[in-house]
Amino acid sequence: MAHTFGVDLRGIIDLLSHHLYSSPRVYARELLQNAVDAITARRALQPDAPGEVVVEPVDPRGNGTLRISDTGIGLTEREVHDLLSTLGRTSKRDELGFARQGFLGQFGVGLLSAFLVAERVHLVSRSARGGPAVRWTADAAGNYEVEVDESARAEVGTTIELVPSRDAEHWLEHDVVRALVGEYGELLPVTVRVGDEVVTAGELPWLTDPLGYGERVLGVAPFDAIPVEVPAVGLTGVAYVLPRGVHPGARQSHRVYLKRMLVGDAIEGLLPDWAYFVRCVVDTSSLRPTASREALYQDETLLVVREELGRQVRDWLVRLDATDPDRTAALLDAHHLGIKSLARVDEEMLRLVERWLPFETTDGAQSLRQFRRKHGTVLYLSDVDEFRQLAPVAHAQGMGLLNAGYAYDLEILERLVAVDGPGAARRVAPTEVLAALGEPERAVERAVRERLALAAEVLARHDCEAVPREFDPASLPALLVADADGERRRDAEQAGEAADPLWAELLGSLVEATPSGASQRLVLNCRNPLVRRLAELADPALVELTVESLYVHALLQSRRPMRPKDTAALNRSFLDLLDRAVRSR
Ligand SMILES: Nc1ncnc2c1ncn2[C@@H]1O[C@H](COP(=O)(O)OP(=O)(O)OP(=O)(O)O)[C@@H](O)[C@H]1O
Repeated sequence: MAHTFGVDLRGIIDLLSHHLYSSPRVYARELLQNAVDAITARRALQPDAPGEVVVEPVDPRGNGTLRISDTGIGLTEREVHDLLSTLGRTSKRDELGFARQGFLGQFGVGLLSAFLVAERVHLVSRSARGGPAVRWTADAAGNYEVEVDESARAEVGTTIELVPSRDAEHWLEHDVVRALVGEYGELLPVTVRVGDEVVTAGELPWLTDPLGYGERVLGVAPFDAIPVEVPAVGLTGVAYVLPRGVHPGARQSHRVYLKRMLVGDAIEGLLPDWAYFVRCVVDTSSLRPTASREALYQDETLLVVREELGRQVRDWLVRLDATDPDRTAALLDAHHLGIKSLARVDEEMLRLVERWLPFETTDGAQSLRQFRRKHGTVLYLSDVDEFRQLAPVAHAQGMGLLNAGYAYDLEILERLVAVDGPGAARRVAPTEVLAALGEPERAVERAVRERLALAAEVLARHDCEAVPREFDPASLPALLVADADGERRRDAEQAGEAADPLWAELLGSLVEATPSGASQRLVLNCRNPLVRRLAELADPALVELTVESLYVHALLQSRRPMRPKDTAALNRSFLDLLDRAVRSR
């Protein structure tokens, strides 16, 4: 036996009106939209027909209702029964069910949003197609009445009156209504009034004063305004480049108008992720809204539009780079992450980054291009802490190093090598920097090694090998380099392959000289006075204490995290040194 679904009308109205939309405020948009669509439909019949929407918010001296009147096509009695009283029925789709061009509505549910704020809705209409005026009254429970009332309205058009539900009165008050109608309807192509005040702007404001409009909607003066368009979806608008202070993880929020009605000002997905520092304001005729009309449908078309808008922003960047170096540098300063992320896959962006983005180097902040000009190949370290520790030493040795420890740095340098060849950049292993350090005088080296032998237990406890070297700055007593055995060998081999033969040999000897496989290496600086004094110490206990203190100091300098045994060593060596200092007085 066949059955049909039972439908609880009240439940459906509640579901659509309260759960489809995110806020009662959208009632204003849906009613405005119906009024504008009705005017569009009438103009198709009567091109010279007037086009005006008048919104009369609740008047303190009136009967407490809000009225919206339009000069649109109106409804006949039959249409009232057919369209207003059947859920999902709409006049804005063709016979095949496709949304008809030129109309904002398409789902046949928008009118229900009136019940977000109203307990009762009265509609009075006279159709441009003739017939008597008709009155429709509906309540939130799904009851409605239709009556023909010739005297209800003389002119063609429709007036809707909302009787507020309890606790929703404020949604119908003047200031709220003025703000909502202004927000949603400011750009509509018909005149919209709230009381006596016209709220529609006429021209699209971003065409007349793009920067001024940008400042108004963004709350801050934009860095620049890029005109954008995608004719295939009737999209025009502006991409605003934000001045600074946007986080790369911040959600994109674009202001989107659909046939000049605001969809929302926090619409996502209109630009590729890398363009997080750009906000669009666009009007489109054929991107699809979701049923709540508060977001865009994430379909193929939107993907194509996103790519196209991304391309237009990128072209603007390339143009800026060619015409205004100072502004390009300022832009990179403000939004380097997005641009760096693009440079990984786009050669022109790579060149822009190469020319303008300052990197931290042993010669101070420099662009890759400046650095390449001076050093030929960009030698880089991939860890910020490692760079900070080794940079002063490398610099004093005359070696140029670049810090590639931040987001996307490695990929950018790898890309530079892919485009310009292996001579463009090379990752340097810390051992390679150490290999550039000088050998101490034999006598000093022997003396230091003897003391290190006395401290063998301490060094073993910290899984650390110590080697005497000589380097500047002399004020630095020791360097600690993480040096896991396998990694070290791999680094050294790699570096050896790429480095010049002299270095390769030095590297090889350095690796071979430390066969024990300790995971870190303490490089003592024999130019440092404290290390020189260590070489002269006779008391084995003091030697151990000094070596452990040097280890802890180097560990702190390396900014690596302290393990519990490191903290214990720090406490022990500090207290022992203090004790000795106090006792010696
Ligand atoms: N002010 C009006 N003047 C003339 N007809 C109207 C008016 N308001 C509503 N209608 C008629 O009622 C129908 C249903 O309106 P409703 O707002 O529920 O849906 P819609 O506008 O068709 O689609 P959507 O749900 O996408 O808004 C409309 O298709 C239209 O024919």
